[in-house]
Amino acid sequence: MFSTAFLDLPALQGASGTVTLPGSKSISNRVLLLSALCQGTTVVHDLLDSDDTRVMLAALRQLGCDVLVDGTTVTITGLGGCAWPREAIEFFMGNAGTAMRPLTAALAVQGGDFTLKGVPRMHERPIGDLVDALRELGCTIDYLGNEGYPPLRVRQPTLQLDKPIPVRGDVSSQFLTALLMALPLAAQDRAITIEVVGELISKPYIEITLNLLARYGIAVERQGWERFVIPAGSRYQSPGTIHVEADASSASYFIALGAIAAGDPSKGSQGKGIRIQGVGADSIQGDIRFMDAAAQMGAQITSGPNWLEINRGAWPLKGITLDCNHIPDAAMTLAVMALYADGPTTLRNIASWRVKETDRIAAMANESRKLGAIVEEGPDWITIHPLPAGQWQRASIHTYDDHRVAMCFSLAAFNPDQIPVRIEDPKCVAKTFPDYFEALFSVAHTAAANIPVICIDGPTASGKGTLASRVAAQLGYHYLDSGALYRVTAHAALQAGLTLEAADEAKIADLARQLPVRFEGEQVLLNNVDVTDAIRSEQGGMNASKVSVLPAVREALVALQHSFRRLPGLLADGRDMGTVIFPNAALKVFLTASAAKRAERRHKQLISKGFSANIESLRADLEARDARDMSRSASPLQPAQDALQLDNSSLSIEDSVAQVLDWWQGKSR
Ligand SMILES: O=C(O)C1=C[C@@H](OP(=O)(O)O)[C@@H](O)[C@H](O)C1
Ligand SMILES: C=C(OP(=O)(O)O)C(=O)O
Repeated sequence: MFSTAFLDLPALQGASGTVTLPGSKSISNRVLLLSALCQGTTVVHDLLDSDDTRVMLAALRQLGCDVLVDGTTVTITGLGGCAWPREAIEFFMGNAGTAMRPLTAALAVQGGDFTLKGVPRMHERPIGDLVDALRELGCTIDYLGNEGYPPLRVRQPTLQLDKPIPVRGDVSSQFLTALLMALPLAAQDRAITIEVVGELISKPYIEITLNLLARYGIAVERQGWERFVIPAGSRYQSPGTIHVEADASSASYFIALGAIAAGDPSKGSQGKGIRIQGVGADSIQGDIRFMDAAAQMGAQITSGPNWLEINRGAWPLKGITLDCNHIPDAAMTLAVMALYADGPTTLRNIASWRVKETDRIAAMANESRKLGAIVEEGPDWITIHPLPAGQWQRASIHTYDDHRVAMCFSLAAFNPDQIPVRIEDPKCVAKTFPDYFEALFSVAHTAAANIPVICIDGPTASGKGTLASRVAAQLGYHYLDSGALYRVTAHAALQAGLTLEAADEAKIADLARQLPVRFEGEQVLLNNVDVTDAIRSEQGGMNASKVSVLPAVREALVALQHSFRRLPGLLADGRDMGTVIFPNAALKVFLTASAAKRAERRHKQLISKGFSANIESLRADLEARDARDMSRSASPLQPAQDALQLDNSSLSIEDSVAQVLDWWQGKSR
């Protein structure tokens, strides 16, 4: 997950390949609650691991539920038959509607002393219609803040089950879902009827609820969309094992990607289209119908059991007018596809957008306008006009802590003007798809020249590594410690019985060309063996310096270094990053510090790792190494002509990071 303040998406040119999507949020949270409410053990496969499911899991544990998590397989021992908690419990529901609403209903029907809270936005999301219905049923619920909104306090009910329970359905379908999941707990002796007041929105989510209830032994009788009868004698029964489909709403971004992005001709048939694993056209999730809307706009989609394949069809896409009430979440993706269409797109019947993670009509309108689009909006509709080539503007997309705003606008990076797009607070995708951007980068492609590189070159112990890795972390970029490649090469050469002299140059170069090296955080692995300590020693550094003067070895490592230039960008540190390896890098920094200062830092570093060291001899070694590095004929250490010099002798690491980021902002404006 990208936890940076912002993520700059370089201009993207195409996309192809396969993505396996994480589990459905709607199915996951329903299955968790249903498994908790029944007797016996349920093994859930492919559960979504995200903020929304974590708050549900935490709540179930607080209730005393036994939950065993093993990757995406979760084993839950239900509470049915167990003692219901008597102590007061406070639950934190984050911003998960699928946790807040159904859990409120289940807790209110069972009774106890429970407080349910969420993030500030959750306290602005309505729950009054559900509370009214539950009060009608005899539940005791108090508002702890504003009337009609969480936080709530739930106490002991006096259930009155003799008349139908009315619930409004025109603000959120989750209120009806909540009742449908809670009331089987009270329907042992008599049937319970729920009557929907007003037009029910987001109906396909009710179908998910009914479908899953059936899997847990509850056969609800549906009479149109107005009446739902939970039969007498209903009792939750674990299905034993259940499998969660991949999230159809998450699929919408990749369906759109397949429709918008050209393939990669250099990869032949492999370079065509996007394949989505985990969900197919026969999904039980209503948002799968997004594929029809995308097809109407031009996407070519084929599907089989649990997979979808999408190719670009009509181009530009076709503007459409669509009632989106049945696909409220995925419809947001259509708003961004609309920017690539041949005429305006109007999405209708989407009033619920205004009370979700943010006011989504306002958010989609504001952010599309920042890109240059003309957008009109009404209480329950939005019209987006296409944005022709030549009119896209550089924008920093505000994401309103709304995962879907972030995911939707990532698709703007395919704009024909090749303008990068900044996504603020990218970690908001954690609500339903923590690794969204990683998944996007695994299939998106662009010319190497579009992928930004920042080079930090400088002499040994100048602090390049710390500076480069910190800047990389701030920007969410990859990090190449090119010095480590020379250290590993020397290590591998010595292991192979070679000398580090010119006599073995060709053999060392052969080794370097196929170096089985991997970086995992701070660790460096050679042939899957951790060689971090061995190569980081003083001797490791001297050995690296020896192999690095051999031109054939330098040449052999060029392709390997280039391969680190991957989306969304690269921070490369070394001695010839800006001069030889990435001469077209957008920002080059030459980092220096006095020999005395560098010897002092190196001394501290070695002592802290438990190595003994003498500051005077360290300084002499450093100066000898500087001299050798600067005078070697292959890539001598020298600043690139266009490098900015940074002497950090008297700067803190924070100051140096701030300086580089400031230069970078200046370049990317
Ligand atoms: O029941 C569900 O799983 C959901 C119902 C929908 O909400 P509304 O019924 O409020 O539209 C949807 O937007 C939400 O993401 C998930
Ligand atoms: C509306 C959404 O979430 P919630 O389940 O919190 O309502 C959503 O995921 O788009």
